[in-house]
Formats: sequence, structure tokens, C-alpha cells
Amino acid sequence: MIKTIRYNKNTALDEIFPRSQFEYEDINKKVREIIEDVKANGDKALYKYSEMFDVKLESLTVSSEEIEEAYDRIDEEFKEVLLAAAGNIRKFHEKQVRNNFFTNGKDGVLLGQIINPIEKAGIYIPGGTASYPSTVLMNVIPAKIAGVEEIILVSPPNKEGSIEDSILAAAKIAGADRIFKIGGAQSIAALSYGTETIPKVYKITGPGNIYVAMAKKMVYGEVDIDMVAGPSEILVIADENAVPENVAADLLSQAEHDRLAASVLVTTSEEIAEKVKNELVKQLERLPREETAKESLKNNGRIIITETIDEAVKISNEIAPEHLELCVNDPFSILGKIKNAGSIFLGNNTPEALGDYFAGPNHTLPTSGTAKFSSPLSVDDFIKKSSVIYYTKEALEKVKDKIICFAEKEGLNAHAESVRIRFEGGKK
Ligand SMILES: NC(=O)c1ccc[n+]([C@@H]2O[C@H](COP(=O)([O-])OP(=O)(O)OC[C@H]3O[C@@H](n4cnc5c(N)ncnc54)[C@H](O)[C@@H]3O)[C@@H](O)[C@H]2O)c1
Ligand SMILES: N[C@H](CO)Cc1c[nH]c[nH+]1
Ligand SMILES: [Zn+2]
Repeated sequence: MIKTIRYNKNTALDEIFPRSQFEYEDINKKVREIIEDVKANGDKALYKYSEMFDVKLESLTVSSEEIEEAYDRIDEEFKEVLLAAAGNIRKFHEKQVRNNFFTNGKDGVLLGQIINPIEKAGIYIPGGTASYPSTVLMNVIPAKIAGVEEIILVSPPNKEGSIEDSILAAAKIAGADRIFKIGGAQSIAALSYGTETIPKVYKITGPGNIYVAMAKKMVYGEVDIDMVAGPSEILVIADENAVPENVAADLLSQAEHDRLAASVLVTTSEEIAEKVKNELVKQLERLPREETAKESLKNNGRIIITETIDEAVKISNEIAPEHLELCVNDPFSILGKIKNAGSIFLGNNTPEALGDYFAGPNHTLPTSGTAKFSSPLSVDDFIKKSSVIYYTKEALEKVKDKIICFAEKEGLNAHAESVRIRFEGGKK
């Protein structure tokens, strides 16, 4: 069910953990066709794909009455949980806010950087095999803090043709502006090109399955995207102090997301490796999503045994997991060696699920090794910067010859002339 590998210095890292390339080429082709179809045929294509993959729809729009009714229907206990989680997420993300800055301008030169929110953002909330109100909070709250004017949320409808109450309630709490019942690659195409019903946005954020992740990759350039946040991943580094029951439970917490999710244990302890393996079998049986988790462990599950924690860290840095748990005696002592990971969880009492729902940092994180070059979703994803430059004539005169020299070296005489003309009336 899960492969065990003994690492030694000669083992190639791509032998240890080749992320499953399962059906990727076929999916790629299919996603491209869906995007082209939506681009050409708008809503008509959306209704067609919704019927094909999800459910036949009468309308794509969720009305504000439907949102209010859903909010009223959810139970009080869950409402309080949503509000408390939203509070933690807001508090954490408010620390990410950047300010404009300007130089003092005393020398006749004023330089600065001003921040503007992205005006329209589209947020994808997965909904195919599970419902993710937590992802609503994680995406909408940073957009709201950044000051995005129009937040458009899309999510696939359930079999009854509606969006779960919990998603709509979370959207109301977080402050989404409009909600549409459409999922998959077709919804990403709709947000990228616009249709009769769905507005085109400037940036799309939010995680999803392989169809969604590939579609986001393909529309990048037409719109901006946050990252490739695909099937979930967890890597646990464990020494002999780890608790096998906890480690197994945490590995399964991500395996249950998707048959292409990845759960990896890297440990220096043979005993922990064996015990975690046995625990996985035991705990799997109790899971309602047993089949998904089992398939995920088969596709992308690994137990890797190393000699040292440094080797474990090296492997982890190479895999660059979405979530990394450090279940070792002194997790803080190895934190400084971690180079590539979306979110890092320290010690035996910090389960990954704490980050998924409640602690405050974002759970939309880079997957598939992209933590080597990208970061968790943040307020930064919903802003953009403009530079500001102001010179007085005296200040420009001091540097004019240098600019003219530079422009002429590049053979761009119109550039040189645009500076010269301000001092010599355009004559050489
Ligand atoms: N990284 C994160 O922050 C994060 C957070 C939550 C969930 N996730 C991930 O999001 C994903 C959710 O996946 P999901 O499937 O439950 O929901 P989803 O909403 O991502 O995907 C459902 C959609 O996939 C499309 N689809 C399904 N089968 C298809 C097919 N055969 N051909 C074309 N399109 C098809 C349908 O349009 C459907 O609406 C999981 O991989 C989970 O790990 C990631
Ligand atoms: N673990 C997911 C990110 O990979 C986020 C999530 C939402 N709900 C439960 N988990
Ligand atoms: Zn999760």
C-alpha cells in the first residue's frame, strides 16, 4: 500500500519520490479543449460541462437571498467556529499589509512606491469530492484586507444543483461579492475570458484538483494566478521521539483529500517507520474516505528511512512539500535548515489540520515542488505596486549627461533627446 525506501548517498531523489505522472497528458489535452470551448461559446459551454461533470443547471448565479438563507440555516456552533477561524486568519493576514513609501525629496528627487489592490479577483473554491468553507476564508479574507473591489467566487454545485450552505455562509462572513455555481477547468476559463454571466477578472486564486490546477497554468498570461495549488501534500520528518499514531493520522489527513495527494514520512527510526506503517492500515479502515486515501498512498505515499536528520532535511528540501511537519526532539534546531516548504509545523502537538482550519496562516500553499519558488497565498497576491518618480529641473540637470550618455550607448537617440530638449530647446 505504501512503499518503504532506504535512502543512501547514491540514491537519486527522483527515484525516491517521483510524483505520480498519472494520466497527466490526457488531462492536459482535455483541459485545453475545455478552455477553448468556453472562450468560444461562453455560458453555453459552461452549462454543457456542468451537466457533463457535475449536474444539470438552470442558472449559474447564486442570489444574495440564497446566501442569506444559507447563513441562517447553518448551526450556531459552526457559525461561531467560522467566526473564530475568520478572526485568526484576519489577524495574521493584517500583519502582511504593506505601506506606500517615499524618499524625503530634499534633494529635489522624490522616489516612491504606491500600492493598489487588484480591482477584480476570481477565487476558486473546490467542491468536487469535499466541501471547503475553510478555503473560502483563506482566500477571501486576504483579498478583502488588500482592498479588492470585486471578489468573484466560483465553486462546483452539488448533486442538487446548489452550493453547500457552509460555503455560502463562509463567503458572507469573509465578504465575497458575487458567487457562481461552476467548477473545474470551465470555471477557470470563464473567469479568464468572461462569459455572458461570469465577469472576466484580473487574477485567479484558490486551489483545486488536477483539472483546475492545469487550467490555471494554461490561462496564466491572460490573467494572473496565485500559484499551482493542486492536490494536497504532507511530508513528516520524524525521529525516535515522534508518536506513530499521530504521524499516521497526519499523513492520512492529506491522503484523504485526493487520489493524487502525497503523504511522505522521512524518518531516522526503523521502529517509527514500522509502527507508522501498521497504524496507517489500522486508521485507514476507520476513514469514510478510505478509498481515496488508499489510492493516494498507493500513488504518492512513501516511507523513507535515512541515517541522519540532515539527510531527511535534504530530501525534504528537494521534494519541497506543501506541508512539512517536524516531529523531532528539538524542531526549532532544524527550522533554519528548511529551504523549501509551503508551511512548516513544529513539534508533536502541531497537527497539519490546525493550519488547515484555524491557526491563522494561509492553507492555500504551493504544491508539486513549486515551494522551491513560490509562497503561501497572502495579501501580497491581491495587490500590485507602482513606482513613483519626481525630479525638479535642477535635480534633472545634475544627472542629464549620464542619462544622455547611457541612451546614446544603447543607440536610442530619442531617449537622449527627450532629456536634452529640456535644457537646450531641442538643439544639439
Ligand atoms: N492546496 C490547497 O490549499 C488546497 C485546499 C483545499 C483543497 N485542495 C485540493 O483541492 C482538490 C479538490 O478536488 P475536488 O476534485 O474535490 O474538487 P474540485 O472542485 O477541485 O474539482 C471538481 C471539478 O473537477 C472537474 N472534473 C472532475 N472530473 C473531471 C473529468 N473527468 N474531466 C474534466 N473535469 C473534471 C469538474 O468540473 C468538477 O467541477 C484536492 O486535490 C485537494 O487536495 C487543496
Ligand atoms: N490541506 C488543504 C491544503 O492542502 C486545505 C484544507 C482545507 N480543508 C481541509 N484541508
Ligand atoms: Zn487538509
